[in-house]
Amino acid sequence: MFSLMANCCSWFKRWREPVRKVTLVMVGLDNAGKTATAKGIQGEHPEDVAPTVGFSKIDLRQGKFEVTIFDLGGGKRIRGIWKNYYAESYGVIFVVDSSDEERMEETKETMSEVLRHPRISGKPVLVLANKQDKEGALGEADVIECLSLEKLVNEHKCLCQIEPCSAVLGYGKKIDKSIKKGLYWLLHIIARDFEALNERIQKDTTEQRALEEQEKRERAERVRKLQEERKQREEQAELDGTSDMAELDPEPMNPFQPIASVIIENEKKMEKEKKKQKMEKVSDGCHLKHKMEHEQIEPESKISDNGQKSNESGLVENYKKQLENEDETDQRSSESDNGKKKTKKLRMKRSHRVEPVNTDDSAPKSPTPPPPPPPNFYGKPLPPLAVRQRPNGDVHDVIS
Ligand SMILES: Nc1nc2c(ncn2[C@@H]2O[C@H](COP(=O)(O)OP(=O)(O)OP(=O)(O)O)[C@@H](O)[C@H]2O)c(=O)[nH]1
Ligand SMILES: [Mg+2]
Repeated sequence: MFSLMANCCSWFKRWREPVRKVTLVMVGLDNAGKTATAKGIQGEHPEDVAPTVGFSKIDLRQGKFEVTIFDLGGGKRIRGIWKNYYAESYGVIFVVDSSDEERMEETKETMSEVLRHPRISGKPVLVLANKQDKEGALGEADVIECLSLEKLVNEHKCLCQIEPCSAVLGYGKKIDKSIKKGLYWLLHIIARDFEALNERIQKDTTEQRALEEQEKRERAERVRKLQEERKQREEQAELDGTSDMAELDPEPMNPFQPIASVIIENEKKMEKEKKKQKMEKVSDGCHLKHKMEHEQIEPESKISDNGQKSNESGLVENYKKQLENEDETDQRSSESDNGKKKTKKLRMKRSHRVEPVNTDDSAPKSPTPPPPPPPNFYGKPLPPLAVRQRPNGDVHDVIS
């Protein structure tokens, strides 16, 4: 009867207790299983978790506690942000990968750094020796030994509990009982020392906020100063710029003189090159002349070989080439004599080719090539000549 009364009293006392907001920080090396554990506590499946960049936050209701857990990224580069969450934390959850013996020293150093921080020392610490489901995972005693846990917590006056667990075994109501037990223990300790802890946290957070504000102001001041300095430099540069111009005024052409001399030099060079090119042209012309003479012989022999076989298109092509050669020779006005010789020779070539229509000798003089003779005339006598001679003969007759 007495115990029933006592139970009722304690229940009534708890019921009357105000809702307490508690913040916890969850730390540990990367890949230890922090996010998996947090997810399991929250009632989510702990598999398929990605490394945390920064932090993730979970909120849960546990009895009279409204708990916020900051799951912080454990990567080496992210660990620097941990301290920003210490002031508002009532306790610490430190997750250890018990299967990773190689990183136990790193884990020990990291834990030591956390516990000796002035905003953590003296606060309760729950150590979760995670991944117990893995083969070869260190047991509770081994983890305590590897981390020198007793020494560490005694040094920093932290109440501590270690729970060997596995975050992937279950979640929500089926979460590993060790995790649940550990969380209850932590909240119980916090509840027991709540007033003292709360006072410290209020003080630490106020201080931290003041410090943050001061840092913010200092940053703003630094930025303002930098902007002012830059503005002054710009103004000074403007002033310097005008004074420089004033100094340059007496000899304004100075900076351009070298360019002008370069231009003059360039012009001289160009003139020299032009002269050189002219000389080369003369020598080229001589070469060309010789070349043409050689070329002249070659087509002749070709034509003589293929004379009977050449078709209409072949004749037109050759004629075009000849005209091109003529154009080239015309362009070289300095070699008028040579040009004459060439045209003469070219005409000879044409006369060879168009032998059947020899009467049309004036045609090559025209700028456009004459229509090629119809293929029917090849190898045939030229009866139209006889017909043309008749009128002439008639005229002679009349005169005579
Ligand atoms: N076998 C086994 N694997 C686990 C356990 N807990 C977590 N893991 C796996 O370990 C890997 C890392 O888990 P996380 O929860 O992301 O680790 P973390 O500590 O949050 O890592 P960071 O976010 O990088 O700091 C994941 O592949 C998890 O599935 C466990 O108890 N047992
Ligand atoms: Mg994580």
